[in-house]
Amino acid sequence: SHEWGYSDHNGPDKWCEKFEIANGTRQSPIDIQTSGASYDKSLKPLKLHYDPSTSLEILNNGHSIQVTFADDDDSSILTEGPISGKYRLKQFHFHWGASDDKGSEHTVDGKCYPAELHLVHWNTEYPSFVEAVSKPDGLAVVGVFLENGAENPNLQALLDAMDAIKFKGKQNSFTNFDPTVLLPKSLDYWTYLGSLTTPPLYESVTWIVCKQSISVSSEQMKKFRSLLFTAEDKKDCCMVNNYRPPQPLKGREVRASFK
Ligand SMILES: COc1ccc(CNS(=O)(=O)c2ccc(S(N)(=O)=O)s2)cc1
Ligand SMILES: [Zn+2]
Repeated sequence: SHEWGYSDHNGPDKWCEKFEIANGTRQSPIDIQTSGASYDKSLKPLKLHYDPSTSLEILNNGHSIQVTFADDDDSSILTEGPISGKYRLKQFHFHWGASDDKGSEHTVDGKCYPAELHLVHWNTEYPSFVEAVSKPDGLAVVGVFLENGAENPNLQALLDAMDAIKFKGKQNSFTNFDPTVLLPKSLDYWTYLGSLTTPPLYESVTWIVCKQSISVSSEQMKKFRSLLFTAEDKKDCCMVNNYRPPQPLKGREVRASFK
């Protein structure tokens, strides 16, 4: 079938042809206009408890590089913050650009970052991820911006694993990884109701975007850009610009957990 992607013929401007919700009322990402975000003193601090023994595999799924987690118990969970109940970590992945001046999905007052990390959690009120993924309160995704700067040693394990999963469909064991090392020092955040930023674009995500970024060096970004969208038996196509641009806010409120 005519698979979605990020090229001219199958990219974000074409997704509405197969996924009507692309023009919905709570689509993601958005440009976070800091002046329009209201401080909400009732927002709690984020509570993230991750158990490294739940990390399983690293995968090139043809859209991004993704690390998947065992989610059959509450070992790695997100609680508090803007959500009620417990959300289990399912996977994390990244979006990035062909150059350091673009690549993030969310933007802040129009500023793009070279990359953005998404930690995807599902609401344990539902029996499974697949049940939760399409419910209005089904997912909570924590977004972390990667900013140009010093080499980030906490990314090294991921970068080293990339050589072996260059092609779409490749995966390898990736155990004992603690995603806590990818979080910024401050967990101040903006939150709003949105969607998956890739098809099927379900409007099921409570977005939690960290104000503080983590660093990534230009050298490290080159490693992300050495991945391929394409499988081993196909013509190489560099995995870059795998980001959806900001979508209309359509009257939504963006709240800040900080003053
Ligand atoms: C029906 O089964 C399904 C349905 C949908 C998926 C998509 N995968 S997913 O839900 O983890 C995400 C897609 C995009 C994400 S982003 N960039 O907003 O964090 S998260 C998997 C299985
Ligand atoms: Zn994402």
